[in-house]
Amino acid sequence: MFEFLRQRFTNYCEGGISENASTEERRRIFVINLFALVGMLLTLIMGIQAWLSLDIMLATVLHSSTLVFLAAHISIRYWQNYAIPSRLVLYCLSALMLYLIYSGGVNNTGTLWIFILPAVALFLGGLTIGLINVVIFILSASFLLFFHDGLLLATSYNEDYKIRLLLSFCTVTFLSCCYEYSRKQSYKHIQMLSDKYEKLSKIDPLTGLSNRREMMEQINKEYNRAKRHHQAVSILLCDVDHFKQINDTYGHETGDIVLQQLSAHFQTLVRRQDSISRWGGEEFLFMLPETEIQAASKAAEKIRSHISRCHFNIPNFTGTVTVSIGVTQLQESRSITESIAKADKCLYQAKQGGRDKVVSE
Ligand SMILES: Nc1nc2c(ncn2[C@@H]2O[C@H](COP(=O)(O)OP(=O)(O)OP(=O)(O)O)[C@@H](O)[C@H]2O)c(=O)[nH]1
Repeated sequence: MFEFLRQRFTNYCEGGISENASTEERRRIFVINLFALVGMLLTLIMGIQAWLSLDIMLATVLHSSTLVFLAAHISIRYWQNYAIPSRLVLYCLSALMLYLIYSGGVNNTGTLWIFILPAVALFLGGLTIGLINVVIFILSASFLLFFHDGLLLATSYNEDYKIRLLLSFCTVTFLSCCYEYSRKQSYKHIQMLSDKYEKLSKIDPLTGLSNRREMMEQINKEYNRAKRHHQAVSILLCDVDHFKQINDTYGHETGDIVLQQLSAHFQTLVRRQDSISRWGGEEFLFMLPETEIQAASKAAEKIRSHISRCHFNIPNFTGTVTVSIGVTQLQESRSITESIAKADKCLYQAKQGGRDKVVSE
């Protein structure tokens, strides 16, 4: 039951968050929504109480705040704008707290509420902006409390109380800053790790090329873009010939170095806009944007002939390496996977035809 309510409440507070929002933005929007809702409810209830005890001024101030909190909440949910609502919530709360200091609130206990301000300000504005807001509040509150011994106040506090109130408020502010600073550092660290692992998840560790999953994403993206601009995209599926022999004769480590050096050669043979991935063991997939099949076949031929003449700089490895390549162009009449299967068929024909060959669809 509790979990159900928590989930419903979280969904409601996240209602105004766009799908593209970053984690930090999501957190901020959630918190602003939450503060606006809580602020709205509290000021509504306290305002009704004030009306009942005929404190017209306090009731008006509290219900005006309810409206401001409501406006902030609506503006996040329906306009997905959180810069203005967060300021609205913060300035409204600061003004309300100053009013409570000025009037004393119910039975002169209104000042107890001011301690929520540092946490809210730092949550909403972050360390720098939040702290600036709190410092401005402290200066304004000190002015109200101490100007001509409280001449500006509608109530009275004794001197000790005023000093202790400000000192304890500064202590809470300091502790809230420490908390916000360590939260921000942890967030940065987690973000850095997440970026690092996201990058690693896209890369083949042996060759440093994109891996199969990343290449599939790139092809999907590029093909959707190309379709909009009526451009061609071709792919080359390239496989090292008799690679098993290299492993068996020179060892697996030498095989690994061959794959690394081949990858480095491939990178010098394509244009900047082309992408290369390690598709599987000794298989590489190239994506050539804005390239018709004829041009793609020429590019494949250039790669094949360059590799067959290549010198591999590996101790105890002598001999050459050849590659076979299947070429195809992506077409609207079939899926990307079907086009890749077509390239694989061409590659198979190249192998059957004696290897060190290019076969186009
Ligand atoms: N060194 C090394 N070898 C790998 C790696 N991945 C796959 N292989 C090897 O690549 C070899 C591929 O062998 P086959 O599929 O028989 O192909 P092939 O010997 O190249 O023969 P054809 O493709 O028919 O020309 C296997 O021995 C795999 O163990 C790798 O990361 N490093």
